[in-house]
Amino acid sequence: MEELHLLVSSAGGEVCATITGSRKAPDAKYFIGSGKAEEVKLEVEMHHADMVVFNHSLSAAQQRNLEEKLGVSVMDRTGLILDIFSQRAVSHEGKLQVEMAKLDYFSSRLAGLWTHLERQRGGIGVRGGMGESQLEIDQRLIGDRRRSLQAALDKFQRQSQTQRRARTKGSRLNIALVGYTNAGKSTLFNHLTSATAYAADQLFATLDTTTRKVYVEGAGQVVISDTVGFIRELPHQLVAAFRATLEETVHADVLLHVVDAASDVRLDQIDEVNKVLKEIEADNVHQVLVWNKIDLTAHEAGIERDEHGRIARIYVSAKTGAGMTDLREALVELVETQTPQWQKDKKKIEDDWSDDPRFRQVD
Ligand SMILES: Nc1nc2c(ncn2[C@@H]2O[C@H](COP(=O)(O)OP(=O)(O)OP(=O)(O)O)[C@@H](O)[C@H]2O)c(=O)[nH]1
Ligand SMILES: [Mg+2]
Repeated sequence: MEELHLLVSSAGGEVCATITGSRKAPDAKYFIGSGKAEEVKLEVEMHHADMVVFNHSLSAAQQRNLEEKLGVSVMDRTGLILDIFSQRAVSHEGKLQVEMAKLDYFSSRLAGLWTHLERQRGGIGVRGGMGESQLEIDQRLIGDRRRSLQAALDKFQRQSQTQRRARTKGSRLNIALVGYTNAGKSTLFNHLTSATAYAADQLFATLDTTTRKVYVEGAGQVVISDTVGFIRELPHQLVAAFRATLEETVHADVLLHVVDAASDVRLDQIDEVNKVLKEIEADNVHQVLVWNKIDLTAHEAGIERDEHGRIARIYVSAKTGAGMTDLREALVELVETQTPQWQKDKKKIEDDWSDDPRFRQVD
């Protein structure tokens, strides 16, 4: 039985009603049953709403049928997430990735849209004699744009691969902060690196990966990356488009999986993050859970270990700074236990050489 959530929103963008329900299986025509559709229609009319947002993915046909039935525009969860991503994209690469994802999303809806229009017009003479139908023209234009976007993205990917290769060839442990959106990754990143990555109480505040070298007392330098947050049912178009950005995660030596300890659904969020990690083939990277926002819970700061004595969880508050000493201690231990042997060997050689006054290492 699936929970349904719909928001009916007005012109000001405020939510005037939230409708929930549950169904065994989605209805082919409206996603919701026709009785439920009537109920939504009443709410829309009562509140003079302009839009209905579904917290689910809708097929192109369902979206269209609903718009016809309700007389207002209908947005689904994927469309909404794509919209937020478009607003947040800052870097050139981020913008290209979002455009690519949107193109894939809308082109899948285009075919249905045109057959629908043709059906409305009776479909007579639309294709005959015109050479190329509007649908074919649109599909060709989308294909062209897709190819040029892909070429630009491939170029970015080659560049970041080169940069990453330079980094991973180094003797430093690569740590990536991953986690559900709004868990506090950027706040934690700023704490650890004294950087000023954008942190805000909004979904997908971060879209671009930021990487910094950090000196940790007792461990030396490590490389830390702040990454895009994950969300339940992350549209597959976005996972595909953001593959390059997400690769930072795949190539890390250690993942600090940041969890919003104050969230009621934290365990589900952990599962969702692990699902995406599996999808991008990063589920084999050593992972440590960082329970953040303990200032809002009854948790004490500190390190929790598993039955083998390995670090399982670290309780912190990136806001108050509680547990940050524990986190730094954990980093020292992770550097000792997780640094691949070849990196250790390389570092030893570098250190031996740097002792020699003739070979002062410049960084
Ligand atoms: N109370 C409390 N709030 C926190 C803590 N850490 C972060 N926050 C708040 O949580 C919100 C989200 O923080 P971000 O650091 O932007 O979260 P993020 O994981 O980077 O989010 P995305 O980039 O969207 O994936 C902000 O309003 C932070 O101020 C904490 O330890 N305690
Ligand atoms: Mg962030």
